[in-house]
This record gives sequence, C-alpha cells and structure tokens, in this order.
Amino acid sequence: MKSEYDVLIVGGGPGGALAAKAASENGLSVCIIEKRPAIGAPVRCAEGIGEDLISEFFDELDPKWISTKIEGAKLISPDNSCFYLSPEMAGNEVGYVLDRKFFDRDLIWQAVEAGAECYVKARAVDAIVENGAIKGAIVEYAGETREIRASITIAADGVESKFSRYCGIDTTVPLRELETCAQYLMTDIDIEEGITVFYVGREVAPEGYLWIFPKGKRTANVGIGISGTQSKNGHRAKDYLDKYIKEHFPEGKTIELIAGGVSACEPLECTVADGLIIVGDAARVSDPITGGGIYNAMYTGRLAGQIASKCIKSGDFSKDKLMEYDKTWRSSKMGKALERNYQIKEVFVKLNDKQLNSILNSVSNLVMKEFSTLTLIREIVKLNPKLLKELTSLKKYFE
Ligand SMILES: Cc1cc2nc3c(=O)[nH]c(=O)nc-3n(C[C@H](O)[C@H](O)[C@H](O)COP(=O)(O)OP(=O)(O)OC[C@H]3O[C@@H](n4cnc5c(N)ncnc54)[C@H](O)[C@@H]3O)c2cc1C
Repeated sequence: MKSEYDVLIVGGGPGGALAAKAASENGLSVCIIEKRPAIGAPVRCAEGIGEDLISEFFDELDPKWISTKIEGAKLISPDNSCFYLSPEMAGNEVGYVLDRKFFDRDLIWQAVEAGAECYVKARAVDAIVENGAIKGAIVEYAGETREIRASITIAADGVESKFSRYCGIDTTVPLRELETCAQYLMTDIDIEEGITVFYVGREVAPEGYLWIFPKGKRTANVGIGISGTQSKNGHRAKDYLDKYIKEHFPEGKTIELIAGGVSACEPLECTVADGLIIVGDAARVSDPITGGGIYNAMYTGRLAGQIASKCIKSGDFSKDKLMEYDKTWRSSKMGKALERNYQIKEVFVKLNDKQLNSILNSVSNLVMKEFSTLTLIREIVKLNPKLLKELTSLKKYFE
C-alpha cells in the first residue's frame, strides 16, 4: 500500500468497484480500501436487479453472477388478493436475482485488471482534512494506522457512511426513513421459480414490505424491511419475518441470516465537497420505494470515477468543479426517478390496510401491454382518483 494515490476509494461494494474501474481506465492511480476481510461477503442484499439496468454496464452477463432469471412478480395485498405481473406483461421489467458473492468480486477484479489496487481488512477511521478540503483518509491496515493521501477521495462506504461524517457532512437518515431489514436464505421451500413475491400491509410488514426472491429450485432470499420507527417501538423486523415463515414455510431450512439497513429518504443535499465525492448508499441514492440500490451505486460510482478523472487532469478538485457529478446524476433518469419515487413513497407509506386492499384489488385484473412501476402507479391513480389529491406534487406524471 502506497501513501499517496490520485484517487482513494473507501468501500469495495458495487459503487466503489465501478468508481475504481472508471478512474483506473482513465490512467489514474487508484486504491480501494475495504474494511471487511472479503469482498462481497457476507451478502447484505436480496440481490434483485432489472435486466435493462444491469445491461447498461455489460455486453454479456457472466452466468455465475446469476442465481435465477426473474420473469414475473406477485404483489400480495393485506387481504391476500394478488396482483400478478405475468411474464407476458412483465416485458422489460424482467430481471435477475444475482449471486453477489461472485458479482461483487468480479466487479473488483475488473477494477484491479484496469489497474486499481485493492486492500481488504483496511478500514478508514478518519478523514484527512486540510483547509476544509478532503486529502485522503487515516487507515487501519495490517496492524498499523497510516495516512493515505489522495487528490480525490470517493466515499463508497454504504449505508453506514461514516466516512462522509468524518468529513463533516451530515448523513443522518430520519429514523422513520431507515428501513430495518432481516433476511433468511432459505432452502427446501415451495416457491415458484422465476417469480418474485412481495407482501404489503401493516400486519405483515408495517411501512415496508416482505419479499421472496428465488435463488434457484426451492431456495430463496426471504426477507423483510420495516420502518425504523416500528423497530424502535419494539417491533423487530426479524419477529415479523419469523411469524411469516412459521405460517408459510414451517418445514423450510434457514442457511443464512442477515440484518441490515436501507435508506428510504431523499438523497444527500449535496454529494460532493472539496476533494470528496459520495456515491451509492452513502449518498442515499437507493430507491425510496423498493430499497433497490445496486444499479444506483454502480451508476453513481462509474460517474464519480469519470468526473474524478476529468478533474484530476484539469488539476482542480474543488467542490465547484466536482459539482458536475452531483448535477449529472440528479438530472439523469435515475435522479428523476428518485425524486418521483420519494414522493410516491411518502403517500403510499401512510395508507392503511383497508386502503391498500382497495387499491390493489382495483388493479388485480388489470392487463397492461407495457409494464413499469410508473405505468402501474398511473393505472392505480386512474382507478383511484382520490389518490391524485395526495399526489398533487406528482400530477405531471399522471396526466
Ligand atoms: C436486506 C437488504 C436487501 C436488499 N436488496 C436489494 C435488492 O434486491 N436489489 C438492490 O438493488 N438493492 C438491494 N439492497 C440495497 C443494496 O444492497 C445496496 O444499495 C448496494 O449494495 C449499495 O452499494 P454500495 O457500493 O453503495 O454499498 P455497499 O454494497 O454497502 O458497499 C459498501 C462497502 O464499504 C465498506 N465499508 C464501510 N465502511 C468502511 C470503512 N470505514 N473503511 C473501508 N470500507 C468500509 C463495507 O464493508 C462495504 O463492503 C438491499 C439491502 C439490504 C440491506
């Protein structure tokens, strides 16, 4: 490990890996530090991603990245009725349940192949701040605490995002917008391979949802996310999950348990500072409705690597110069979807079970030629015009 690089990346998840690859491909010296002893493990994710999204990054997908191809989805309402998104309707909403142990590692290998250095069991414990500018990190590695200096540091340290805080940035997620999650990797359960299932409702998953993401025959990620406010009041995500499993998969075998958090808030007000770019979950860019953040981390990571390269070549790493990163992702399709989905989430999270039943029943027989989350919400609003009152700020999307 050297003491100075062009770019230092804190965190070896998808955001960090894509940032490292882009910066290395542009000829910069790049160092990734990852606090865990292994890239991609333990997996804290249900591993779902849309086909159109992942295809933005690769001409071909390596079969070992994919556990299952997803061709349809079921949305179960509190009264147990089902909106079925059949493979015919799903169209470009099909996707994959990944195997992130392989996927995350390959992303790092690609970065390393492009020239980046990567160190595991290397933890950033503070930022180097000089005259208000970020100049790298204090890192614990191999029993020593050392300074690693860099022209630009990229905070890709996930939902905990301590590094941005070390830099003086407030990354607090309001408790009600921090989904606390629990997930079992289960085997020997009766599931429909290729179909994801989502349950909503106060009884099953208050202010969140419960998911079944197939990983293969009779094997699936079965997980839940509920609002942090619920957890604070003694309702733990794991308790809701255990209740569901007892009822639905009493004979199932649990082979892995994970707990984690997902932010369902608005992105950070600003995702750059002098010498610093913040990407992925650390920037709070996971989707507020679904909690999905793999694509968003990869997108912002790659963009951060590209903009860092431009700025380093120009010799200017000031906040003003790095703002190109912030402006670009906010005006992108992803940025606009985050803004819209946050407002939709704010309305839907307040619905009680009766309202949810009525809304989901209204669309249960719907056949759509072209499905997307937005077209579904449009149909819901068409069939439930009262909702439009709540969604006034979103009228433009539904007219
Ligand atoms: C239960 C659960 C289910 C989910 N399901 C989905 C899903 O189905 N689809 C989807 O798209 N998204 C899902 N997500 C979200 C998804 O996992 C994240 O959005 C995605 O991993 C974000 O990538 P990232 O690179 O920003 O951060 P991460 O993948 O979290 O990577 C950050 C890395 O930084 C490291 N790190 C942290 N602090 C330091 C430090 N101080 N020094 C060095 N390294 C550090 C961490 O160890 C970690 O490896 C889920 C999340 C959870 C919790």
